[in-house]
Amino acid sequence: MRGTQTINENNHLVIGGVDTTELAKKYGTPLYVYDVADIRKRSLAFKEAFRPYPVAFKVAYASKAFSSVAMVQLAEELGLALDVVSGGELYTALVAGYDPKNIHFHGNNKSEDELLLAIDKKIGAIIVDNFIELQMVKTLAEARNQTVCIMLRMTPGVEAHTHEYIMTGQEDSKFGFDLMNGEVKEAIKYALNAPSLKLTGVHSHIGSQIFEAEGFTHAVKRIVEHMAAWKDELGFEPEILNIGGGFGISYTKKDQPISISAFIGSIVETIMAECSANQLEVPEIWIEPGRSIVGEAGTTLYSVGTHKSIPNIRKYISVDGGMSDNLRPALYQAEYEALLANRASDASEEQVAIAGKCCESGDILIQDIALPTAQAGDILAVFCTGAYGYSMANNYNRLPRPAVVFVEEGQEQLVIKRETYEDLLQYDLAFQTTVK
Ligand SMILES: Cc1ncc(COP(=O)(O)O)c(C=O)c1O
Ligand SMILES: N[C@@H](CCCC[NH3+])C(=O)O
Repeated sequence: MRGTQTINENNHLVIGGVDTTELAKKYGTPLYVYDVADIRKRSLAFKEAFRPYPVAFKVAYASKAFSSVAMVQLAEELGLALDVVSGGELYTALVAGYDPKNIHFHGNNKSEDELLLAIDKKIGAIIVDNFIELQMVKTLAEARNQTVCIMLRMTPGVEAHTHEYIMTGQEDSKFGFDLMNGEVKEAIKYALNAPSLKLTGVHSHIGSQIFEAEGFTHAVKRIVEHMAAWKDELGFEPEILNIGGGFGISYTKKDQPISISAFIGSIVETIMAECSANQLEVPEIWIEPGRSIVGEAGTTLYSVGTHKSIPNIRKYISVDGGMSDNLRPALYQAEYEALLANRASDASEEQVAIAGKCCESGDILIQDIALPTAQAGDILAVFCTGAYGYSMANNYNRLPRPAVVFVEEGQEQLVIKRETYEDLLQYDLAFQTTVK
């Protein structure tokens, strides 16, 4: 059991003090349920992990993991800064009333419109990814007679040990200025010569779902070495060193990430030691966790429908969602754990595969899981779907996106409504034939 999950006297899974079978009845399935207390606990854990050290720090929630008005408002209540990666995420944050000063904007191909929105709203920092963007931000800032705070995204040439699709720190990456070949130094020179740009720091994000601190500390060592050279050669010392997100979580028992405090402890101690060895001031340290804030807090409830047994091969149990609400198994062969929420402590009786309802053989949510014999109408709870679940949900096969409910201390609140068939058609226009 994760977070506040328990099993009640009716043998039902309870999250945040709320019976999940009642949630399924009231809001329908599939349904994403977020355990708000777990989000609070993890956000606090990141901040507490910095406290033993004499360093300034900022914990930003990477809203790509799960962006919604309510989630952004919760992040603000928790004192988290906010990382956005598109005009849409920025707009969500602004509509949520989030303080623009604490927003920073990522992305390898920001459009002029997106940059203008960020500049007009005077957000905290634009994390500039490449020379074309650097020039664009300079031109836009000059045209508005504004000074814009920027940071530079670097690829430090470090390979994080994770799925290749979610590695970002290696040399062969679409993101950022290359640290090792001198591109970062060129970008710093450019920014220092542009009065409309205030270069506050540098940024590196080596990848996602990482279990060990080693990749981070390796990157930090390389970056601080370069910081010493920038100080000597350019007189530039970053005020901020942002080392990104990527802290892994436990989707299944096989995933054993080190603790939040162990991650932060290793990173901060390495930054302090390397800065001291290079006679540098320790910069303000920023991190950007997404998955590790919301991932384990999310559970998806599905209704069981049909099943198919293939003797000596496999039994498929089909549910009423799939790759439309959780793309991760199809995209990264991601693995999940689950139980029947209406028979939560019943013993397992068979090995089955959990299939989604999309018209794809690859739409398998779980390849192999032991469950009690599931019947149509049972509620399947798939755990750890809080990050990159709703945010990567789609309308494949014209399936409406599910609703999202927050639960805490016995209370529930609907924070995203379920899409309707009418919603699916809201942008459709009728065909006008040209045949007379
Ligand atoms: C720049 C940046 N920061 C933060 C994150 C958040 O990563 P995670 O959800 O793994 O913590 C990502 C996504 O990988 C990212 O690209
Ligand atoms: N969406 C991915 C991770 C990418 C993170 C964003 N850079 C996942 O579900 O694991």
